[in-house]
Amino acid sequence: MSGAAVIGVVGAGAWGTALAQVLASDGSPVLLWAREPELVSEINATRRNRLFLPGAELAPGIAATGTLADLASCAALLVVVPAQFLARVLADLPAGPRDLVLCAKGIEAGSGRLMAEVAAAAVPGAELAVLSGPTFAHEVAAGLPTAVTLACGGGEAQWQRLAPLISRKTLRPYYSDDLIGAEIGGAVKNVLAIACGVVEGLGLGQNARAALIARGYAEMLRFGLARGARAETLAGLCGLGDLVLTCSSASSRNFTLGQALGQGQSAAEALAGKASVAEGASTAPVLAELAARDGIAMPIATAVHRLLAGELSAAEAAAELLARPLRAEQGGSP
Ligand SMILES: NC(=O)C1=CN([C@@H]2O[C@H](COP(=O)(O)OP(=O)(O)OC[C@H]3O[C@@H](n4cnc5c(N)ncnc54)[C@H](OP(=O)(O)O)[C@@H]3O)[C@@H](O)[C@H]2O)C=CC1
Ligand SMILES: O=C(CO)COP(=O)(O)O
Repeated sequence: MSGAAVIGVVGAGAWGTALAQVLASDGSPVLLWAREPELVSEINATRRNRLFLPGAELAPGIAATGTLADLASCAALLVVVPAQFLARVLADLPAGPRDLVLCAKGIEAGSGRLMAEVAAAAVPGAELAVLSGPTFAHEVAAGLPTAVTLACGGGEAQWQRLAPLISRKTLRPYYSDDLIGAEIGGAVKNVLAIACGVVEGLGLGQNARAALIARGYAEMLRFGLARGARAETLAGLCGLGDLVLTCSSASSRNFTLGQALGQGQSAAEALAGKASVAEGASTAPVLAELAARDGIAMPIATAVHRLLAGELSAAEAAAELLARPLRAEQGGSP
């Protein structure tokens, strides 16, 4: 590796490794933190991450470390650990003023916090940004063109710092200052992708899937607007863009989880032995709880939660959604 890394990536799952790969694609040094010492050794010795990103030969500029303190001199950290582990990992970050770019897509179980709320509490004083959009890790790592929303809590000044650090020939960020919208798009679409997988697993057809995407988007919009997100953010890459991607591809772990549920497996069976994360499974219960608490109609997300909890079968969930009272598409009467 040449030079000290300005960019650090926290979390060496599929997405953290793919981000490190694209950021190192122009020769930039990137420091990648992995929790498991074996993975640190594997990346440094073989230029591979066989468990999480098989098939990619990692760029020479990537150096792995198992020590969070090594990231102290990085001006920007992309934080890519799954949502439920974020608070714990951030608590061990070395102190120092820097940009934290949050890349996980989920809501913290128990607290109901979005990732920026978790980070603001764990690392007071950090400038927070959210990177989210339609981004299958293996495609990004392979250098296929990808566009993301980069929502900057620090506004345009932060964007001016981060855009040159993060954009590459094949990775194109678009500016937003709507952190909440960027977070809610990514978190909610994972739950809806499970629902679309169920439709696939049950063999309900493509009309049903398109209906689910459109009605799911209405749920995302209702939830987002109630929490202060802007509608145009949710119509963009981090909302509708990612919803369409993950609801129509078996490359999505959330979609394939739903497919297995639709084919009759229980959540425990479908998730057993998986090293990779399907964030929608952890987000569905807390999302359903928040929606119920705040009186936001989210029948699809709630059905996913009840299906995961074993309260109803996939066929019963589909039947319940179809039997809901007829109503106006956009709210209001009838
Ligand atoms: N994969 C993708 O295409 C994309 C993923 N994302 C999001 O990125 C986030 C990370 O997903 P992804 O990279 O795919 O993860 P993976 O499914 O590839 O890997 C799981 C990750 O979780 C880590 N992990 C497991 N247990 C713990 C723990 N107790 N503490 C800290 N880390 C732990 C694993 O590390 P260890 O080996 O140490 O257990 C590993 O890095 C998710 O929020 C996901 O929604 C966003 C865009 C695209
Ligand atoms: O977020 C993703 C693509 O944008 C990845 O989706 P899955 O986590 O469902 O694989």
